[in-house]
Amino acid sequence: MATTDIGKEEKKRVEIYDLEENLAIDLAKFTANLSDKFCKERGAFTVVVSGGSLIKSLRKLVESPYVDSIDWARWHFFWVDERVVPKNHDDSNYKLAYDSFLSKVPIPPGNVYAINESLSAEAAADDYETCLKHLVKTNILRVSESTGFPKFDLMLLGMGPDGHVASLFPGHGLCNESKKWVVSISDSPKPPSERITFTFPVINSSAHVALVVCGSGKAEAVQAALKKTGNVPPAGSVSAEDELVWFLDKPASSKL
Ligand SMILES: O=C(O)[C@H](O)[C@@H](O)[C@H](O)[C@H](O)COP(=O)(O)O
Repeated sequence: MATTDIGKEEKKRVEIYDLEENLAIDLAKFTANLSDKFCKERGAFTVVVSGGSLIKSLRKLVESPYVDSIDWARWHFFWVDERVVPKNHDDSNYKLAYDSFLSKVPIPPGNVYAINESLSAEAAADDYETCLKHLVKTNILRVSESTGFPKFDLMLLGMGPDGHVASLFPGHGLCNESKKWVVSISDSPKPPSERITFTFPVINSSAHVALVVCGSGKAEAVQAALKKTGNVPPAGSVSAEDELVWFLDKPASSKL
């Protein structure tokens, strides 16, 4: 593994792995350490995941030693974006996370915050934002003192080959949303078109963010996001209040 300093901000670092297997092992250690810290400090750990290949990269967490040592009862589990499809649909990010992660760990079902997919995308986004506001009131979710947006303990994000994160796509007006916490999109260039997504102010108010990116097809977007070359894609706007870590495999880092 190589660590590269790619920014002026001390809290941002890039980890590059020869093998995706080693990336997955380190991602599990990173997540387990934060879980331990937040469960002890505040009795809860708020974790957000994206869809896509990120979920596969979390596979080591559901194996020994982590599966037995993590305090799963204190986890609160969210999605940074979700497709507005039934929960048993193959496009559902809930189904993806459930099949390979949630079904293997004892997170209380009441701590798993899936969207209400019986609503329209717009209503589902409002409903999810209301749910987050309730969790702020009950002190499960913190609020950033500097931005006033919710401050998740850990956000685990993937990135598309065009440099999108969550359902925030290059050139889309939603990338500039500055007030809402959760918004709907009905013209997602990546199918399915109807989705809900957290906004940048929410993503960037997180305590810790991991951006997990593998494969040569993403090397150019990684380069543009990190080196700020050409048209900087949405991934280049991701930040965190405490720590942002890019987890890259060799092919994804090949243009750095
Ligand atoms: O639901 C989604 O579509 C996502 O949350 C999306 O932001 C995803 O994380 C990236 O498109 C990367 O996906 P891959 O890792 O599968 O390329």
